[in-house]
Amino acid sequence: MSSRHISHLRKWLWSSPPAEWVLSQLRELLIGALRQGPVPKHVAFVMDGNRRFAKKNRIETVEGHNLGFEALAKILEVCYKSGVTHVTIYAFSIENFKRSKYEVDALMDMAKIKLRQLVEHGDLLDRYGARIRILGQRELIKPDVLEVVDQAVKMTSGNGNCVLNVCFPYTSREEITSAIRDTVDEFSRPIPRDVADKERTRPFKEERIAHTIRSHQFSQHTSTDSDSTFLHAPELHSPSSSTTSLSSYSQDASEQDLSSMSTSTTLQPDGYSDTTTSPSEPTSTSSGEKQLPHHKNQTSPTPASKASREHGQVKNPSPNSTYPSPELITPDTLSSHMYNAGDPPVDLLVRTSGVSRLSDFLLWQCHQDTQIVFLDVLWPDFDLWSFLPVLWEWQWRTRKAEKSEHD
Ligand SMILES: CC(C)=CCC/C(C)=C/CC/C(C)=C/COP(=O)(O)OP(=O)(O)O
Repeated sequence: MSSRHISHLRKWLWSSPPAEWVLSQLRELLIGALRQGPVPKHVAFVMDGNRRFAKKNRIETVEGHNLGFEALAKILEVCYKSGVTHVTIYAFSIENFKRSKYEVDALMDMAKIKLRQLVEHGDLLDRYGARIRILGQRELIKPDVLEVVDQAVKMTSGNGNCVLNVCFPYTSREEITSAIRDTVDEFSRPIPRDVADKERTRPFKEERIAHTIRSHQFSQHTSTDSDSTFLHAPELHSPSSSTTSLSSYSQDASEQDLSSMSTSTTLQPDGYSDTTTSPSEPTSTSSGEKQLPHHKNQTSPTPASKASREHGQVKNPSPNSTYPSPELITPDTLSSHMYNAGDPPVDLLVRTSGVSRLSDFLLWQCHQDTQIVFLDVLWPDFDLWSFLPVLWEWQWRTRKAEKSEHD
């Protein structure tokens, strides 16, 4: 008997009703056992290898993507059943627009059909109380697809426990750029006089305390770590030195320090600091490349940032306006402007198909504890049996880390 016959026979045996029953019991048992241990709250997937799967199995590329969606539905079930609350999937990268029009159109049509499927007969999302969120650049989505996307988001918005983040069309660099843009916008908005006065007279301010601690820790670190090379880099300043320089820009250094705000003496009416290059002049990057300062025609502004711009222009502030100090910008500030603001940190990121790259996916969200796993399986073949070892390893590593923290 040839190996092809053996493989067919094995497939037939596994899909027979008794084998299916045994398998489903085993599946429940294993998932139940998994739930007993620590479970990642947030799992992300780069669903790679649909086209290679199609080629390998001599089927249409689109059919490869369809089978990829089937695999996704099964994996979502495993995730939510095991106790994962947030799943983020890379459904369409901005880079994917470079594919043939035929494939891009097919992927967009598939998104439409599958999103409808997920929410309409989608007891999957209802069963686990999962809501869909779309992370990415809406303005790149065609109106007919956008309509379905918005409908899917709306129809599931009442679900509470779990989240399915569909990155579509997405790249991390765009996300980070838009978060920085929104942060700059937020910090370029004058604080109303009465709020500023109230802030100034408040005896204890969390941001100020946090900032003082940060400055203190950093200056301690730099003074003890005298061998560290960055100490000798003249262009780098510790937060304490940058506080000094910021204070020196303001009208009243002690007031700056006390209020954690900067005054408009440093800001031109167009919102630019007078210590920086004029906004009309292009700035130079370290590579010497000229860059125009950001103004208009940029994508994904938040409602707040939209409100503060009129026809792409920054509103003129009044001459004595007060601004929040840029010193108050922390990693949390940027996180609060990311597309997935408020989500728990990504605990586990899985990429299939044997490719070991992040491909501009969740670069900000991957932190020191994110476990990144590259698997040698094509996405349509990815199932519980390939995912379980990953989850077990995650549990093992997490327990080990928790134990060493306690010791
Ligand atoms: C709800 C919703 C919209 C679901 C999306 C479903 C889904 C599976 C999308 C994946 C699309 C994609 C570009 C996969 C990467 O494989 P590839 O085409 O890059 O394959 P290759 O690596 O073999 O070339």
